[in-house]
Amino acid sequence: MPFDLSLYLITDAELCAEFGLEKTVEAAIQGGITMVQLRDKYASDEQMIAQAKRLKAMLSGSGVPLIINDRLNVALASQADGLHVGQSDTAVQEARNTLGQHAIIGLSINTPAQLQEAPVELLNYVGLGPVFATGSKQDHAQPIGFDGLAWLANACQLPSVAIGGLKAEHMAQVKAAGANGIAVISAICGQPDPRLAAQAFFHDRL
Ligand SMILES: Cc1ncc(COP(=O)(O)OP(=O)(O)O)c(N)n1
Ligand SMILES: Cc1nc(C(=O)O)sc1CCOP(=O)(O)O
Ligand SMILES: [Mg+2]
Repeated sequence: MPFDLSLYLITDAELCAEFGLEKTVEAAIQGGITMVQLRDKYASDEQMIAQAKRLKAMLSGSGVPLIINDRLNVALASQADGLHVGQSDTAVQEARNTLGQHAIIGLSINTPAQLQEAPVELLNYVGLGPVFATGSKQDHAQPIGFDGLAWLANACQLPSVAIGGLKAEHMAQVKAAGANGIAVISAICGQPDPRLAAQAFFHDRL
């Protein structure tokens, strides 16, 4: 499936609880998000597979791919479009072997050494960050700032998405640093109007 990293929504069930996770994603699609990642550190595999299947049905025909965070078995069982893994998660080789050549596979990168060691031939994109410290990921690595982002994005042969503490006002700086887009949780999840929150990232287009 073709993909566009411009505005990549990562879900957080707790933050979305008031508005509802599916309603948040639906509204964010109307607001222009281009990718969705289902991320849930607390759900059982069964719960996550059921949630992924509901999202996959909802996204059908939208052109927005569904990526699963961490769990290869969930990605496989739900027929999601891809998987995002971090440095300590399932190996990229195993993910590619299991999901096949058409799956969208992303890897988190925080340092030049991680980029150098990344199996680029097996990957579709990289997530670069955190740009800033964030409360959305308790065990996040050292923030890299826009200078670190620019270094990694320019050294990288793959499409890249910046992540970590980013808001709509950072879109221009992220693009100027050379990344293809922004990945966010709290700038959309838990916002009173997720559609408007997503639209705000594209105010330059208006
Ligand atoms: C697009 C994107 N980039 C980075 C991450 C972080 O992945 P990881 O380091 O595995 O951390 P967790 O999300 O699993 O806590 C991501 N999920 N998505
Ligand atoms: C899931 C995640 N990964 C990160 C990384 O640096 O790899 S930062 C992060 C949380 C992003 O949430 P928010 O947009 O609310 O800051
Ligand atoms: Mg992970």
